[in-house]
Amino acid sequence: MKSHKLEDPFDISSLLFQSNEDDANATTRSCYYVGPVTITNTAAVSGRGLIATRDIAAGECLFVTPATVFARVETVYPRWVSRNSQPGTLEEISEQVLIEEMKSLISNKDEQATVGSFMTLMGASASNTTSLSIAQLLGRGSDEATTSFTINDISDNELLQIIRRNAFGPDFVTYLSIEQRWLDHNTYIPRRLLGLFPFAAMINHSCVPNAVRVFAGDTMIAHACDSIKTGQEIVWSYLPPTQPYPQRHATLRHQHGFVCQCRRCTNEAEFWNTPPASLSILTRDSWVRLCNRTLDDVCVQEARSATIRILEDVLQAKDITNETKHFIRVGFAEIYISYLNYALQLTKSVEVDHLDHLLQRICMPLHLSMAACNNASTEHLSILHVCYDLIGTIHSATKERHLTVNKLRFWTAQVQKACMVRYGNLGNDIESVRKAMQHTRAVLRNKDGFAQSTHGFI
Ligand SMILES: C[S@@+](CC[C@H](N)C(=O)[O-])C[C@H]1O[C@@H](n2cnc3c(N)ncnc32)[C@H](O)[C@@H]1O
Repeated sequence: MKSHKLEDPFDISSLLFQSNEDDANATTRSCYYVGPVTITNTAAVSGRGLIATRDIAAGECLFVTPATVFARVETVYPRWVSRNSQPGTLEEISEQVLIEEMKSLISNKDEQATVGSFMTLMGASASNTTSLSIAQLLGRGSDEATTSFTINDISDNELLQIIRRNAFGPDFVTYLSIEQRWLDHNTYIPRRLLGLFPFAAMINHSCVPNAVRVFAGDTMIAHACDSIKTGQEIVWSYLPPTQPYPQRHATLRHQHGFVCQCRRCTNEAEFWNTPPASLSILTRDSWVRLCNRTLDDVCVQEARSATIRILEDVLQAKDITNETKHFIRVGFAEIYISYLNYALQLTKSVEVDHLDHLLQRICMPLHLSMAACNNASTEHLSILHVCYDLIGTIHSATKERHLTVNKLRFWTAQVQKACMVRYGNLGNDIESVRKAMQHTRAVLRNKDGFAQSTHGFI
């Protein structure tokens, strides 16, 4: 398929909001754009990386890239249904399908640019000096990559290593939750399961990212979520930022093979070396239970409330910088989100004053921490959705609307700001923000989240 270079990366609305899946995928798979970024071989601790070629403002588009190869839902689903004859989890079946797709491209003489991009990903390490061309990494998007590549005798296991280190799985949902929905005979169809984006695979990890990605079908769109200086490295998070330091540390070490030394981890390490005794109740099991967004249990909700109170007390008492407080609080965000979602479901029986208290005392610090640490991330948007619904409920329920209108304006502006960063210029006009909110509400929605969202203010 001939690729199509996007001249105006700002108009991504047609990529994001097309309703017909087939049309959307057909259009987006061939689009690409490379903004003010280039690849460096010299990132100090992490091998090759992407750097800014000029100063970049938050919200600028960094690149748009189609997946070079991906596991189609239509291919994976029937295999998952008949998995009794060929056992495997959804993740393993998706990996197997991707391996087959890669092998098919490798054997195709017309796919030399794609083969070149696989070769580049094979030797991903700090010492690797493979010379890189962006065109080559864009695979099908390349007009220049005419060199002939051969990969002889590459084993399935080597292809699997490329996938595990570089591929992008589903976003907003986990393989497990997709399987659960399919087991419940839910007709849910994820827009994507697993794909390789060799150009995006050059980006290293940080728990304080300066870039975010969104997907339009199998096309990835990346924006700066913070201002980035010329020569500074572009980094994003490989895992949900809303996990506490010990969990992030373990996942990065065991699943990605490195010890994270980003600013956030360095700052948090001291706190977590000797965590306050009052927080030590957080065993892994109780943690998972407190974060579970579908648990509508009064006792669990009280335990969440107590955890948040203890954490806020600890943060007030400890002699730590504001930045470190933001970092630590974001690590507890899953509990905050579950707590707020549950409170939102109870809005009919809960006093407006209490909701206002939640907005001031819980939502505001959490939002400020997310903005400082993982601005415009999925989780940040999730929190803003909840805040927006809370202020919507308060504004609708009060007789003195003149007193709440400024708060409504404030939270509307926060949603718009986050959308501008995540979706670029698209967030500039309110109609697109409305559409983006519909889009994110649909993808961020969980079984019980946002159940009360009946307000039409934005
Ligand atoms: C998707 S690749 C990123 C590009 C990679 N640096 C390369 O040269 O191909 C992921 C790998 O980069 C390295 N990496 C990424 N972020 C890192 C970090 N913060 N610290 C150390 N190594 C990192 C790890 O080896 C990881 O498995």
